[in-house]
Amino acid sequence: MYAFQDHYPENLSHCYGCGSQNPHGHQIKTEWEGDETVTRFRPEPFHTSVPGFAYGGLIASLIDCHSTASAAAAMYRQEGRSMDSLPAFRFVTGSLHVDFLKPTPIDAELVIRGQVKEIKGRKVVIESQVWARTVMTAKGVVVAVQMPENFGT
Ligand SMILES: CCCCCCCC/C=C\CCCCCCCC(=O)SCCNC(=O)CCNC(=O)[C@H](O)C(C)(C)COP(=O)(O)OP(=O)(O)OC[C@H]1O[C@@H](n2cnc3c(N)ncnc32)[C@H](O)[C@@H]1OP(=O)(O)O
Repeated sequence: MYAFQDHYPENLSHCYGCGSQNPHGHQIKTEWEGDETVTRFRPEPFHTSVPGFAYGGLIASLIDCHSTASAAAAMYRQEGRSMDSLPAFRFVTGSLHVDFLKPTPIDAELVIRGQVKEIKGRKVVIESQVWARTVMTAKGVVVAVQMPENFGT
């Protein structure tokens, strides 16, 4: 699988949620399945909240990085360009909203599915759902904004 995150340049691959160069992070991988974006993640025992269940911050960070990657992919797709082409689209999180619907089991693969709800100017809105087996345990909305040139200054 060649994921959206595999197109991030090495100097921007240290993110805790999605950076392939961060050995302590989740290193999530996201791809298209039709018009949806999909990430699969297997929680580890150290992601526990209540014994048997996953920590909410883990769920939120999965939705976060799934969505910023989805935003970039959506922008490229709208322009009919490959994710390797320039200029690059890089997105950061403007807002992250998560609803925790059910406890998320720690011993199941989690599947995060995202839909592109809006693309307007530098902003992309992504809605996502987290599934554990047949249960939707959380859903989220992210407003992703194209990283400004002067980010961090
Ligand atoms: C520190 C990490 C850096 C990573 C750099 C990575 C580069 C990407 C490369 C590879 C990916 C790897 C990394 C993925 C990252 C994973 C996810 C994270 O954890 S990111 C970290 C957390 N987020 C921030 O630290 C953002 C801090 N905030 C800001 O820098 C600004 O506030 C920013 C860029 C979000 C917006 O500021 P404006 O001045 O550029 O843009 P304006 O003009 O205000 O807004 C543009 C549109 O976005 C909406 N918008 C902005 N903020 C919003 C918000 N909070 N809620 C709703 N809408 C918002 C606005 O309403 C506007 O929409 P209308 O055009 O009016 O429709």
